[in-house]
Amino acid sequence: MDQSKEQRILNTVSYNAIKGNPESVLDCIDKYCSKSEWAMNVGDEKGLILDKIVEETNPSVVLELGTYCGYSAIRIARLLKPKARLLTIEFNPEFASIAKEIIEIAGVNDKVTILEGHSEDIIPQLKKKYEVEKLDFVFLDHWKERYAPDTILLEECGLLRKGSVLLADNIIYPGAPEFIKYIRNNKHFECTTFLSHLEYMKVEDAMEKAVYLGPE
Ligand SMILES: Oc1cc(-c2ccc(F)cc2)cc2cccnc12
Ligand SMILES: [Mg+2]
Repeated sequence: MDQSKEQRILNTVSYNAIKGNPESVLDCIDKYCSKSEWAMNVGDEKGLILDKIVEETNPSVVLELGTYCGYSAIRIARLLKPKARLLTIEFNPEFASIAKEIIEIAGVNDKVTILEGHSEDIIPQLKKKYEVEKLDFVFLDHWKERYAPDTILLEECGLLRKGSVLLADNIIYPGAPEFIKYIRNNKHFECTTFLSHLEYMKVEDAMEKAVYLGPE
């Protein structure tokens, strides 16, 4: 049976990247996806915005929604302080398995836990089953119609604290209109938009940063 695009991305990383070197894995994926096959990694341009916000936040506990091949998990994990950890949720089992291998090649697997399943099922388990108290940083990069309901679910599960940072990819392309409507007119969030481009393309895209101000 033909290999999937994601398997071909793993092959190129496994063959070309320097083991244990996260930057080398990121560069390898960016080169392949800009030259050979487009794929929905956050990419190098929006990746720099992600880097800056992670560094400013310096989070201890990070949740990512949408692992895909692990590109943004590696991007985030490489910046985390020693005891910090990243939990990343992926519902596609093939993506989860490929991401696991790519994250191991990057050498950040000790900081990253991949949780296979649907975000709406796993988020309510984070406190008891995964010993999460509060989330310092959440990267939303899964299906766009889940951004708003999952944000509400995070609030309802008491996983956000004053200052928790949400960062959402693709709010222009493919777009997340319900999320933007929910988050921008919401007195519990302070929002900032970071204009950029769709990964590996000249198409406009943006990321939305929303800082949680507390339940009052
Ligand atoms: O960054 C992303 C990009 C796209 C995307 C798909 C088809 C296009 F023609 C353009 C963009 C989908 C995503 C789905 C989930 C998380 N991120 C995505
Ligand atoms: Mg995306």
